[in-house]
Amino acid sequence: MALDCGQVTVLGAGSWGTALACHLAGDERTVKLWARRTELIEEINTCRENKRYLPGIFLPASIQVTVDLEQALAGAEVVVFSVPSHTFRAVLRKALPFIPAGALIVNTAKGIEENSMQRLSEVFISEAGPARAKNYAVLSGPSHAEEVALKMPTAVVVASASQHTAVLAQDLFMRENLRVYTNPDIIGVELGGALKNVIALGTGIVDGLSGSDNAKAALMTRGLTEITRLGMAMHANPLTFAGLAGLGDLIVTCTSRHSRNRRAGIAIGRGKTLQQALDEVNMVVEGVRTTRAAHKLSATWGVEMPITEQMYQVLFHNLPPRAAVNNLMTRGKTREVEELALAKIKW
Ligand SMILES: NC(=O)C1=CN([C@@H]2O[C@H](COP(=O)(O)OP(=O)(O)OC[C@H]3O[C@@H](n4cnc5c(N)ncnc54)[C@H](OP(=O)(O)O)[C@@H]3O)[C@@H](O)[C@H]2O)C=CC1
Ligand SMILES: O=C(CO)COP(=O)(O)O
Repeated sequence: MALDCGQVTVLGAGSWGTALACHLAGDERTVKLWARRTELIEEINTCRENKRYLPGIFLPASIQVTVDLEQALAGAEVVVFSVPSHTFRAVLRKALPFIPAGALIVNTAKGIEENSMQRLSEVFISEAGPARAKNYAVLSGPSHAEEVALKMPTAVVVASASQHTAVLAQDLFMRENLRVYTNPDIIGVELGGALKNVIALGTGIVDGLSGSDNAKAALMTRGLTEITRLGMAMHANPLTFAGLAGLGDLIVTCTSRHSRNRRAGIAIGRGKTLQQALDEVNMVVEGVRTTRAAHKLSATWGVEMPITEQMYQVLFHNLPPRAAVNNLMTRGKTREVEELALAKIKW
């Protein structure tokens, strides 16, 4: 059942912001979509289509588009952030003076701030203050904009420090085509959504190099292991990584033709430089910055993340992808689940 609320404002008119604005439109509510470029506003007003980011999808007239942040946020009961994670702090800072007190905030970006290594809920608290944390939720999970816009069946998860807020966000987004679960583990949900992009770049590289299904399955499985290991060190619930924000999103990002991270990886695997790969994809590839942040987090928390380490070397130190594969394959032997040793589970 959709939440009965008068106005939703979506900040960010890329693929995801546009798809979510379409998803939330109707139900006799106003949806305002904020974009930073006037040309995009003009295009949407003329054609009711966002040709660059979500071609072929009709934007209903009930979606009002604007470049004016104050106007976009006036009267908002819900504010959905759909800007790339590295721009979240700056956009939030500009938006905060205009966000009505008590508005529900739902962040849909997937990333970790590079310099501060903060998760986006931490960025939010550092800018908005701890009192507003109870109104903040993160929405994550396997959900490509192209499919949500076509109303294909999709399941996602919302996490919040407040159960009430999580349930409000669940009610807001829940539809026949979008099933929404709640999870109290905001740390795990944020880390899962961000870190899967590092692994998707890796499986894309394998696709570009050889297309080996065995290698991709190994990367996905061992990738999830190191994500979980970091998550546990950072006080996430390990079960979250077996859920939609962990395994679910990892599967979609590592296998889908829609995945920008995977597509960038394929280009690198075929011999393109990082910059050439990013230019080719021409949309946000969150995994690149997240690889740097994850590399720092693994050092900070003293957690071994061999795939992240190799991805870091490939992306930022010109390690040839084949050498990275070789480095991973020839590491010292180890047991599959190191944590079992900690739990004193013996043969
Ligand atoms: N696409 C998807 O299927 C999904 C995406 N996400 C997440 O949603 C977030 C947004 O991704 P997505 O919509 O795909 O990205 P896109 O690449 O499709 O679009 C990026 C959007 O962000 C805008 N933008 C870029 N820089 C800034 C800035 N400094 N200030 C304000 N706006 C800016 C761009 O505007 P301009 O055109 O002017 O550059 C564009 O509208 C990401 O964190 C992504 O991981 C989550 C789930 C699904
Ligand atoms: O997170 C996403 C889908 O859940 C979008 O990122 P990708 O486009 O890299 O898959």
